[in-house]
Amino acid sequence: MNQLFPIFIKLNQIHTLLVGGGKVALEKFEALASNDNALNLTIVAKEIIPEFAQLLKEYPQIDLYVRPFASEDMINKQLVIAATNNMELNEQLRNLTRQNNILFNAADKPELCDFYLGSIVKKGNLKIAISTNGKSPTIAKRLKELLNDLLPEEIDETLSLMSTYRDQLKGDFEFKVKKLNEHTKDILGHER
Ligand SMILES: C[C@@]1(CC(=O)O)c2cc3[nH]c(cc4nc(cc5[nH]c(cc(n2)[C@H]1CCC(=O)O)[C@@](C)(CC(=O)O)[C@@H]5CCC(=O)O)C(CC(=O)O)=C4CCC(=O)O)c(CCC(=O)O)c3CC(=O)O
Ligand SMILES: NC(=O)C1=CN([C@@H]2O[C@H](COP(=O)(O)OP(=O)(O)OC[C@H]3O[C@@H](n4cnc5c(N)ncnc54)[C@H](O)[C@@H]3O)[C@@H](O)[C@H]2O)C=CC1
Repeated sequence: MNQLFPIFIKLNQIHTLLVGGGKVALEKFEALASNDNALNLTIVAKEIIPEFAQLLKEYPQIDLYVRPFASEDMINKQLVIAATNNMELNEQLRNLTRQNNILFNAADKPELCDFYLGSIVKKGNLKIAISTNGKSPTIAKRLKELLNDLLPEEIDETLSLMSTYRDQLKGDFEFKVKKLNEHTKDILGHER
């Protein structure tokens, strides 16, 4: 059984710290920024690969510090993602985040993580996050590709139309739920 609880985070409201500037850090950065390019992020890395530094020029709001991590970097952060090649540093980050009540992810180190990144299907306003409970990120990636192909582009139009319909509905909560369920019965092809 998978006991992980998925939540959808507003990356422009919280402040995230990414430690590391290599290939894996770049992958994690792309995973974050592809959801919200206005994200609130600080990056600290002893060294950064040129393609990562180049990409960051497109994000003037992101702070990049090319130097070793210092414990002060944790101040005012709510989420920390580590993508370093240094296990001692990973352990230090794990301990500091715990002391400061900050959620922690270390790329490819499940035993240190409070949360995992998921594979993400995106169609306009629709977003589906996939977890395999850490069993196979590759299968998560393949499922994402499959769902991306299966879901019609028009699904976003349907969401917008439903949103307008929902705003127009007058009545109490129960009435609205009934109406919305009736209206979508055929779209989804089955009854609730
Ligand atoms: C637990 C977790 C923790 C975390 O990192 O958050 C974790 C852990 C590990 N990943 C490893 C390897 C790979 N990870 C990927 C890819 C992704 N990994 C992601 C998430 C997660 N990876 C979390 C669980 C998610 C879940 O529940 O499924 C995705 C979904 C999201 C993202 O990272 O943005 C992203 C797909 C993005 C997309 O949709 O494209 C690929 C494939 C590739 O890159 O093509 C490989 C190589 C092939 C393979 O091993 O499958 C290893 C072994 C390292 C080693 O062998 O040394 C570990 C460690 C371990 O398993 O012990
Ligand atoms: N590259 C890959 O495909 C895979 C990598 N991994 C693991 O992911 C981790 C990162 O991988 P890569 O990005 O390839 O490594 P990398 O060696 O390219 O990058 C590590 C980054 O950590 C930074 N760093 C090290 N000590 C630091 C400190 N004290 N303060 C701030 N920054 C510091 C370095 O400057 C560098 O930017 C490693 O643990 C690796 O074993 C796991 C699976 C696959």
